Amino acid sequence: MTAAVLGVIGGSGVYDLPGLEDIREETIASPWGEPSDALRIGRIGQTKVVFLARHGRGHRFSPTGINYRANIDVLKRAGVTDIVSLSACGSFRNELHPGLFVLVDQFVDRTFGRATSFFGNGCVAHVSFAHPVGPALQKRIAAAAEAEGISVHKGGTYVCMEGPQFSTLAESKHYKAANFDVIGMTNMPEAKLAREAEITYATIAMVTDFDCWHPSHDSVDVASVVAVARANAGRAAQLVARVALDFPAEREDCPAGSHRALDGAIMTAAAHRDPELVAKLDAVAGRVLNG
Ligand SMILES: CSC[C@H]1O[C@H](OP(=O)(O)O)[C@H](O)[C@@H]1O
Ligand SMILES: Nc1ncnc2[nH]cnc12
Repeated sequence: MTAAVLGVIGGSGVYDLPGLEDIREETIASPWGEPSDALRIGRIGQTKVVFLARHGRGHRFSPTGINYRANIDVLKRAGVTDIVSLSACGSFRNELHPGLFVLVDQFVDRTFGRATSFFGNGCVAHVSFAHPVGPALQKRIAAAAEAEGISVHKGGTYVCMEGPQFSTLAESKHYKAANFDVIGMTNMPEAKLAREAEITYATIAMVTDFDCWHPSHDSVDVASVVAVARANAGRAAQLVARVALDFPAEREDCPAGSHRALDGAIMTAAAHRDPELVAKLDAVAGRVLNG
């Protein structure tokens, strides 16, 4: 049995987690470099919860500058089995209005300046990623929202852009025409790396703006994103607390297979693996490399 540990990654405007108790800060070293911040490890009810501020306290890291591999690696080292990502996003649909939480279930990756895998030459792996969000974890978030009277929209596609500039009008119209629902700058490669690390991942995409396609709303700017994100932070913490209070003690199997994503995924023959890379994969892939 594996004990369930809930990881929470806080995005723009979410730099701590009210409700977390018995907190201790831990700086965990990672062979992948510096994570965004120290982990805050505590509990909500009986559930161990590990919080990480994605951009670091004081918002020190840009979407491109975040070391996503180190972040996921230290969460894995802390025993995290499931990640709830709290992320500000723009919306491409009238009904997904600022203030609404969207439980996205798909991602489109338009980033180009980031390390997107723990694997590579010397240890090649290909994980399944058709269903990037853990359906059982997403159901738990939806149930928690219902219990707390917080309205959420279930399902949607989050397109991840490189940034840091917001989209042009042509890009915004293009994403809308492509039927994408929301846009942000951080969930890729975060979700990909979580899958490689066999951590179940789900996002609460908190709508802060209508990007720039909407004829009767101003184009997005940081001030409005931050104002809405701050106004949402309390409800996000309430939602996460309910998820934690109702969380199982043991890790559940993920219907999308995230708990065993590395089964059969590593292509490189044992005799041909790069020992240096294999050493760096001790936390992320230890189950299959040493097991
Ligand atoms: C502050 S506006 C753009 C910024 O907000 C979102 O951050 P996060 O996903 O960490 O909540 C977006 O992805 C950009 O990084
Ligand atoms: N419109 C937008 N585009 C990209 N990232 C965002 N984060 C919040 N709003 C956003």
